[in-house]
Amino acid sequence: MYELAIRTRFAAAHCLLNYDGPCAQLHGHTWQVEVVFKGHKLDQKGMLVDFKELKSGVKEVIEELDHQNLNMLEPFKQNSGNNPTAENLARYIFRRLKTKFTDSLENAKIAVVRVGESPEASAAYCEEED
Ligand SMILES: Nc1nc2c(c(=O)[nH]1)N=C([C@H](O)[C@H](O)COP(=O)(O)OP(=O)(O)OP(=O)(O)O)CN2
Ligand SMILES: [Zn+2]
Repeated sequence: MYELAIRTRFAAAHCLLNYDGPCAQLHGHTWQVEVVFKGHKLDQKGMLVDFKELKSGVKEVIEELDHQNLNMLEPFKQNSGNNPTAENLARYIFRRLKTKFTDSLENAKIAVVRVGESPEASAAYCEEED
């Protein structure tokens, strides 16, 4: 089994609803994102998938979050029931990327997305194997 990881970051503001503490106020993070892909079979170039292809797909999704107030975005609006926590962001990014890469990746699939608010605190999302 091979594993590839793409790491990136974005800047965005958020506040946590139903939260007792300073994070209930609007504040910002440089969110750190790691996307892990897994697969068994290398192509003729000796690659699972070209990093270039993975980076470009990840970039498209992350750009939509960059320099936004996450609470104003559809998936995290107040009536969505999804606070923009690291956990919910990890799940959102995972599902967007799973859809995006479904048809284009032959030998690999998305395995886990990890989102950190800082180097010390992060959350990861993955799904049961099919
Ligand atoms: N499980 C989670 N817990 C918390 C999340 C989260 O997404 N998932 N988010 C927050 C807040 O966003 C907050 O901004 C982060 O708080 P904290 O870890 O306390 O970070 P600080 O930099 O403010 O804290 P220090 O005390 O200086 O380390 C809270 N919890
Ligand atoms: Zn925060």
